[in-house]
Amino acid sequence: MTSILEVNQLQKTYVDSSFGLKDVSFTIPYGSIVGFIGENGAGKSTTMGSILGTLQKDSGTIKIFGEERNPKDVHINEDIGAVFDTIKLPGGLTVAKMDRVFQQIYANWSKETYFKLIQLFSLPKNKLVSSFSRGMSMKLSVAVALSHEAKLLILDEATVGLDPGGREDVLTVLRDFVKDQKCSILLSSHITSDIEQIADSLIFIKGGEILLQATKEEILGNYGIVQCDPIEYRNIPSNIRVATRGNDAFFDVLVSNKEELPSSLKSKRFSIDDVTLLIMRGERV
Ligand SMILES: Nc1ncnc2c1ncn2[C@@H]1O[C@H](COP(=O)(O)OP(=O)(O)OP(=O)(O)O)[C@@H](O)[C@H]1O
Repeated sequence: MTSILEVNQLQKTYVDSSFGLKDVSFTIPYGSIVGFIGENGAGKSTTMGSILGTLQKDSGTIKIFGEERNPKDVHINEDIGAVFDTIKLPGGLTVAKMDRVFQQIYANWSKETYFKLIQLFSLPKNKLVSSFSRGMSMKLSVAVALSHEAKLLILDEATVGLDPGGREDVLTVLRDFVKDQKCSILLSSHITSDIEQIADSLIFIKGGEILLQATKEEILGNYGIVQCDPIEYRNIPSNIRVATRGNDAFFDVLVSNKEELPSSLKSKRFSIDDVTLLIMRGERV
């Protein structure tokens, strides 16, 4: 088994909304951190909710650890850690009391891991969780998700509201989590610098449709972004054009193999942010 998660032709619609996931398919190998990138309303949370079983899919298959996800199988939730922007923590409890509650919920709850993370994240043990700031609550959610020996983490905007130090602590912990190649993370974030820092591969989603899944190494090593006029544009082989943005006079073009560009065109230096903008705001060609 090479993939910890396999999503195949997932479709999900809502009553009273024209939005729908359109045959969403992707895989997450063991030991990897996958960045899930898309603009507001692209379908990231809908995809993640369908994987977690908090949303009911219309069709398609979701295999976790090689087995099709059965919403009635609550044991699988032991193996999945989730952090959502809107997650509800028990506000009337303290960090210390939460430890006792989660011991009852999770068979593999590790008190030691939990308090190690609480200390690392500098969270107070005896203050009510309802008094926590947004960033503190996010750190607490990450600590809980990492303390029940989950193998797959689904993190939706988990670094939102964290100060630079907190963000660095969380990213370090996440990197450690996948180190032994037995666990993986699906991470959505609008902070592309976080994704650029820790993700091994990237999935781009737009309007409920996956536009690209590629490793970061492949994108930064083989892909290219060129600026060209319409005549130069026509000389770029169509099979390497991924996305194009521009006006009648000039285009920015993302290509999947810069080696196949005509010799007159050279790729500029680019970041994952540049690629994201071109894919999200450009046309597929
Ligand atoms: N419960 C719901 N009922 C109807 N429409 C919904 C519901 N939840 C989400 N949607 C719609 O589905 C689309 C995708 O939403 P989703 O939350 O998956 O996007 P997202 O990529 O996570 O966005 P963001 O980055 O803003 O969190 C949006 O158009 C949203 O309005």
